Amino acid sequence: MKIFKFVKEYIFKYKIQLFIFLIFSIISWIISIGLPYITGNYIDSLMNFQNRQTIIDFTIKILLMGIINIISSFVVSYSYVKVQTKSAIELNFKALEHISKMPILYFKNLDSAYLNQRINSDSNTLISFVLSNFLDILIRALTLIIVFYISFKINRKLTMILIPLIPLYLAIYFIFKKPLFKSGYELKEKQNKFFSKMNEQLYNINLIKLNSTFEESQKQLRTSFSTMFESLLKYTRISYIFSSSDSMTMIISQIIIFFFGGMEIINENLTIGQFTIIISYFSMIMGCISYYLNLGKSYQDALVSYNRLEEILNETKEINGDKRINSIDTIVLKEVCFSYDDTNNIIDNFNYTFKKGNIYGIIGQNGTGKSTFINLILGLFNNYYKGKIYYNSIELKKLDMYHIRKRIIGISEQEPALINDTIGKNVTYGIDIYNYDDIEEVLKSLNLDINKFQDGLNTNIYEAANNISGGEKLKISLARTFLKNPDMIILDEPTSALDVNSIEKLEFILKEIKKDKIIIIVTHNRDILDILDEIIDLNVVNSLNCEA
Ligand SMILES: Nc1ncnc2c1ncn2[C@@H]1O[C@H](COP(=O)(O)OP(=O)(O)OP(=O)(O)O)[C@@H](O)[C@H]1O
Repeated sequence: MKIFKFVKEYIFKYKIQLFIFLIFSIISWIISIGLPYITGNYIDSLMNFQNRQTIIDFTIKILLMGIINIISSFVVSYSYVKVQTKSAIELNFKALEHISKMPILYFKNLDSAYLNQRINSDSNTLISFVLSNFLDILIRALTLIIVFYISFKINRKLTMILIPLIPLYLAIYFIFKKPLFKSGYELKEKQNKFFSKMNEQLYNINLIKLNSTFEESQKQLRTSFSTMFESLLKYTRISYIFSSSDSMTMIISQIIIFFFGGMEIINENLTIGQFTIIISYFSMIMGCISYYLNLGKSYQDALVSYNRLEEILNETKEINGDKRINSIDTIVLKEVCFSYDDTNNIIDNFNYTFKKGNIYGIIGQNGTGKSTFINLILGLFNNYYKGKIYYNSIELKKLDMYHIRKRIIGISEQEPALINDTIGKNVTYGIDIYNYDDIEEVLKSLNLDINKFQDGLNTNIYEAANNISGGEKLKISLARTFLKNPDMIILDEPTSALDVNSIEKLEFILKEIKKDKIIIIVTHNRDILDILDEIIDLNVVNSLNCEA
């Protein structure tokens, strides 16, 4: 029931398709129940009075039922695919959206390919399970009641003999419940990890080529495959034993029906037509029992997927308030402490005030916490820091930083991330209002002539931006920041990949625009120190706090 509750909001979004799916499934079901009954009666009437009209009537009925069945089966499959695909993708997107709003440190410990695989397969398993079963459970129960009733009416003795097979099914299910769940969970995890390893091979292709680590990476892949394969075999073994219990139940029932049914015909308690009805109905009954038996197995599969999705959706989101501001005049830090592991403070009791109109430099040796500091004031570590951070006297945790980062903060990262799209789309990424002519201008001011690219702004940047240089990549990211014209600009190592000429141009731009902005630059480059109004040396800050 909890699975159904969880999934219903996604499935019920497509009410009309769902309705069509239900109606036509019911039509197919009615035909499947009616057909053996009509056929059995036809056999008996042929045996009793050989009438030509009976043959014509029966043929027409069968033809009509066949046509209706073909049409409804098509509609059922078509509407099923529609609802299934759309609902699964909705669930998939919801999980991804939730993840994107979880604290950034959650991602640092996770492998994105693994996570994607996991969410995708779990969403599909769950939606398919509910869609294929929520009507089927009812229909099969109804089938059991109706066909049992008719069989009972036809031959009470034969029907009663078959009833004890039901508790047998229940016993089998309860025995296999736990092992199936456990091995199913294990297999899914291992599969996702294996696919993520495969993905890593292509993602790190440069690294592998440059270091010629083909053998090592193949070895890693094979090890990951072996663990996945072991889990697969274990799951198959348990599944097989479980399914063969199903076949055993089928064989037992057939033995019973042929033996006792034959006896009843000999004793003239059953006609041939009735016998065919009971055989068909009984195979339906067994189909239902086998369905419920397998439902136990697919329920355990779905439960695994449900638990794994819940695990993600129950993870705490990052703290993000609802207050919005339209400009940033000051950022004040009071006794701010931050640590990745609760023991060693990377930022320790830090006090500082940033004001509009200044360029600030953050310097310090590798690992002193420069990038950490930037993430902290951007609100990415809201769940973890101690002390107070204020934007214009409003506490950071109360601010809608999603809105503020989108509208009035521009960031250029140390290793800029670009999207697989054109240069133009990369420069304007995330910016709602801009002037198209300005794109070229901004790039030019950073010493990047767009005409050197064959298709200008429409030139595609391929995965991992391999068709442009590191410096050009950085300039695209800087251009994006300047085009946005934000209130606060943060540049993490903006000069690391720039030539001397380009650094001068960058310095020029920064001096020109600093009047109504807070600009913070993380740098190791001594040359750029000239344009800084204030310097925060994290080596000194940390050592002062340590001494205190
Ligand atoms: N997600 C993380 N989990 C644990 N420790 C981390 C994490 N990210 C960074 N650190 C540690 O925090 C310290 C500061 O890292 P940070 O990246 O802020 O340094 P940095 O001054 O920007 O370095 P660099 O000059 O090399 O870019 C480092 O010792 C680093 O190992």
